[in-house]
Amino acid sequence: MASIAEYYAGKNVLITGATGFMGKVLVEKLLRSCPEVKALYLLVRPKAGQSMQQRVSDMMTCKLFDRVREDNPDFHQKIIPISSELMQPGLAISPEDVEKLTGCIDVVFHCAATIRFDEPLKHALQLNVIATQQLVSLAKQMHHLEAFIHISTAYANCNRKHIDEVIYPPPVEPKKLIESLEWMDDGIVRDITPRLIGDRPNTYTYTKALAEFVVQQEQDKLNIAIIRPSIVGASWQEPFPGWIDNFNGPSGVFIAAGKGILRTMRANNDAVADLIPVDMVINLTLAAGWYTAVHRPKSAVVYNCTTGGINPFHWGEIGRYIHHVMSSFKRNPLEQAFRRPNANITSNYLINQYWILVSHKFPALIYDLFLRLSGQKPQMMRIFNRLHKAISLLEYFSSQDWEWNSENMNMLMSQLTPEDRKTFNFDVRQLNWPEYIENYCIGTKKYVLNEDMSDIPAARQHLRKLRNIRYTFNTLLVVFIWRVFIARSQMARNIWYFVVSLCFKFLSYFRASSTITN
Ligand SMILES: CCCCC/C=C\C/C=C\CCCCCCCC(=O)SCCNC(=O)CCNC(=O)[C@H](O)C(C)(C)COP(=O)(O)OP(=O)(O)OC[C@H]1O[C@@H](n2cnc3c(N)ncnc32)[C@H](O)[C@@H]1OP(=O)(O)O
Ligand SMILES: NC(=O)C1=CN([C@@H]2O[C@H](COP(=O)(O)OP(=O)(O)OC[C@H]3O[C@@H](n4cnc5c(N)ncnc54)[C@H](OP(=O)(O)O)[C@@H]3O)[C@@H](O)[C@H]2O)C=CC1
Repeated sequence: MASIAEYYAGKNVLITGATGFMGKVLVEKLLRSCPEVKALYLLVRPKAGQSMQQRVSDMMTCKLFDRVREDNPDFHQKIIPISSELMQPGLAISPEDVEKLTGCIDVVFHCAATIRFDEPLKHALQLNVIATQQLVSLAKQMHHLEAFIHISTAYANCNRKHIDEVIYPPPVEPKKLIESLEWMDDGIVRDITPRLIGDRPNTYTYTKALAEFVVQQEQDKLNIAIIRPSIVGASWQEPFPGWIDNFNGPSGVFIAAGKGILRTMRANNDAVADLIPVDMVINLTLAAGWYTAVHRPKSAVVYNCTTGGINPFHWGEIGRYIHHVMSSFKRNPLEQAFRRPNANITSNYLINQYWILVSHKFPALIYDLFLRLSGQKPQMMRIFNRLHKAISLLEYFSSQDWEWNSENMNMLMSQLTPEDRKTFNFDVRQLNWPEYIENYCIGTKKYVLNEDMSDIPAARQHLRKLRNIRYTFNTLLVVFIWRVFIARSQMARNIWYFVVSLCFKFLSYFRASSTITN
């Protein structure tokens, strides 16, 4: 049987969402580890005043592609951008491009989606469900298609506690929902959204569940695999440890903690923090593409791409490693930190609220007061309000526990040759969590914030300055409180005199004993 790289040799691959976090890693890995792949057709839209060609060229110059560039400086010749806006009818692909794609594509990877937790339902439905439906229709017209790989999320069925590798009945028939939302204005849809999504926390997980069903409906006509990653984090090893390019999920949390802004977060200590590195997800995705095309399973195969059942890492452990994370940020500080990094995880709502008040709101108020007094615009309270909104959306995932069955992931691994198991490694048992988290933190600094590692001494100096400010502030606060007490209470004065005389006696005793020994 062909190895994975042998299988992709000479193949034309279509990728949606290639400019996104996972899509980029998929493109890079395909080019690097399957160098004989014929061409990658990327469905890309123009955005922010940039044409799709410009966007793809920019993407290929980014650091992520350094290793591919080293191996093959002409790799860009294999990349063929196709203009497409997935929110438009027919995905806004020109008839010539449709003809080209239906004539040559062998494998489709569908990564595009809106992953925002606060996306209005109509928008999420349009992109995550209707666009998926349209892509499936296009795929059915492809003459040589061997595999259709759909990227879903392990949380598509987060209303269940135990999640098997099956496609569950959808919360509503997607066709009916699409038809009914068509005539409703945005206000009505916003009002009925909570009723519709029911026991799911957001429109993202709801529409991803519908998308799975839409894909499954075509399992008789297409060879389908559905990949369900949990919380996708920075890369473990490839192309560099710690590669990450966004603020989603844990990345924003780590950055906010590293900047000393986030000091407290609520999580269930005993629950699994189901993080999975992006390179492992992509390795599994490529392996699933190969398996689907070679074995052509009769029905869609679902891969729960998670770590919890195999190499669990708990929120409580993050709580313990947090010192590791924080000391990593103290060794490699982020620039312009607001305070020294020192975050805590608690499962207790009231304790969390207390720390939010003391460690978030109070310092923000003081800093904004300082900004106002120095003639600047206050900004810290606004930043904290945004942070609290983001954290409140993430807390659903950090305060509960799920159990995913990942037998298909194990089955797939057992099908790989020893060589492929190394090149397309998704053996999550090999993850060393403290080391991974440390590289993740450094990755946020290097690749998300684009901070220069040579500026670390200045950042450390800044942290020392913050420490001195804190010591001075705390001392002044204690003296102030004590002065208030001393002025008002005879008992406080008595305690004060008692402590001072005790200190004095100790000093005299030590001086006397050191004179005797000399
Ligand atoms: C104390 C340490 C503890 C460690 C704890 C670790 C982990 C965290 C806990 C839980 C993680 C659970 C995650 C569950 C994932 C479920 C799995 C999935 O299937 S999918 C993908 C996950 N999706 C997301 O993560 C998206 C979530 N984000 C959103 O929905 C939105 O971003 C938002 C939270 C609603 C905020 O929206 P808002 O409009 O306010 O902001 P924008 O996102 O538009 O950003 C505006 C602007 O700001 C930049 N930004 C964002 N975050 C930060 C930040 N932390 N610091 C600095 N800047 C930030 C952002 O890039 C935008 O910039 P620009 O306008 O230039 O693009
Ligand atoms: N990140 C995570 O933690 C997890 C992600 N997933 C799934 O993985 C997949 C990829 O996620 P991720 O890479 O993180 O997401 P990103 O937000 O980083 O990328 C989304 C991609 O979709 C494209 N896209 C969005 N809207 C449109 C549109 N209207 N027309 C054309 N393209 C569009 C974006 O293009 P553009 O650059 O033009 O905006 C981008 O390339 C998703 O299906 C997601 O559900 C699953 C589990 C966890």
